[in-house]
Amino acid sequence: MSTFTIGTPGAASATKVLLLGAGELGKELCIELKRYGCEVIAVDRYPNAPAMQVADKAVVMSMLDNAALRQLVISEKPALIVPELEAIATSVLIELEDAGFNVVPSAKAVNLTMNREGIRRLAAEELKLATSPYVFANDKDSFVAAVQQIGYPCVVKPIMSSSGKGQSVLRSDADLDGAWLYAQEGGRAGKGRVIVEGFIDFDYEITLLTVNSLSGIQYCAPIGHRQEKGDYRESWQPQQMSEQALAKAKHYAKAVVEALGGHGLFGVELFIKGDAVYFSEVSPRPHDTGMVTLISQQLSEFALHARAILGLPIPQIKQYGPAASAVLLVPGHSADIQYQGLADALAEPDTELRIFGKPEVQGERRMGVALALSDSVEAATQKALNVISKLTVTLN
Ligand SMILES: Nc1ncnc2c1ncn2[C@@H]1O[C@H](COP(=O)(O)OP(=O)(O)OP(=O)(O)O)[C@@H](O)[C@H]1O
Ligand SMILES: NCC(=O)N[C@@H]1O[C@H](COP(=O)([O-])[O-])[C@@H](O)[C@H]1O
Ligand SMILES: [Mg+2]
Repeated sequence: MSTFTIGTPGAASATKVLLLGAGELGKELCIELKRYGCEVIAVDRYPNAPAMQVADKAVVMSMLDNAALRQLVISEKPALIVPELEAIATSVLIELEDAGFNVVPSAKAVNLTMNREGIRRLAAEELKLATSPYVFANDKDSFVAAVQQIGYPCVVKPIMSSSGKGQSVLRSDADLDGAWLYAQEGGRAGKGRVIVEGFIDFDYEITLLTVNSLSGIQYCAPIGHRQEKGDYRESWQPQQMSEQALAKAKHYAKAVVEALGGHGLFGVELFIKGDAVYFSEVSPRPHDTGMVTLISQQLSEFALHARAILGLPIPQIKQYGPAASAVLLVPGHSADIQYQGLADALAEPDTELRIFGKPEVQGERRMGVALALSDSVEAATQKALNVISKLTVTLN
């Protein structure tokens, strides 16, 4: 992609960005794009989504609706179409890219990664990267056969899901029925296909943020994270790694990013055991665990994505030392949520807080994130957790 001129928001010359998904990641990306003078149209399935609160314009619609998505793109004619989540009618994006629209980072990348099967076959079968052993299954019988083939413990996931939805670990035959039912409920497209993966008993897992821009391929310092029920709780940077494991991780990330194509920032998820590296999956966009870069780098993952997709150079990525993020998870039911204790929470130096402004909670939802810098990643993680612990959330 060549560098292009920035126009004036609202005028004929506007550099329009269509942001497909308007959650917390989109909100920070939108802010970065606005800083460069873009006009941002934020789209999501519900009104008043976080990025809509900072965008020029909001559109509420199902992004899984082929006709509606095509219609929106044709009427808005954005310079860039920027997916922020996976639940998108990606076949339409391929069609639109063929018609000359610019899909970030590429329609191929978005299409292959929205479905676990696409990216797994690319990584394991084409690129020959090490992954967990895996088998796909369409129905209960083939699921049971797949589990038998992989053996216990194993992990089942709907092929189309994210943030751990529908995912569970199976340890014995007693888990079969529950895991199958949960996977059928948690999949984005309703009932359907699952992946059964062998459980990797890793020492630690990382997200290697990898950015492909005018300046070539660059890596952020590795981000370690802790997951619970398939969703992240804390992340830290830099994760200590052996030189060998880091070199292999970069090699894997480069192979995947080059195969997917296009400019942008990618979150490459890897499991590490000793010096062995296993590819897990990749987001062709900023990653939730990468929110730590809001405090740990001079260019956050959002700023890096913005630069890459606008065709701007990235001469340097500066890392500020041990840093961490901890999520604010809110359980309950409410469409009017209040946050108290911020003054106390932010009393320590080198702490930050982002409240996403999501309009409601139904069950449990990530509503904010605390950020901290310290002398070690352990101390930074504790500091970020302390910020969270000082907050009181009231559901009116
Ligand atoms: N095969 C595996 N072996 C061991 N742990 C696993 C395996 N697959 C997943 N996990 C654990 O579950 C977490 C979530 O898995 P995965 O990233 O595939 O789910 P996801 O729904 O795509 O989540 P997200 O959208 O947040 O990235 C991983 O980060 C890891 O901690
Ligand atoms: N792991 C993917 C991820 O973190 N995605 C982020 O969460 C939002 C959805 O949140 P919600 O489920 O609370 O609406 C998405 O829009 C994106 O910002
Ligand atoms: Mg993941």
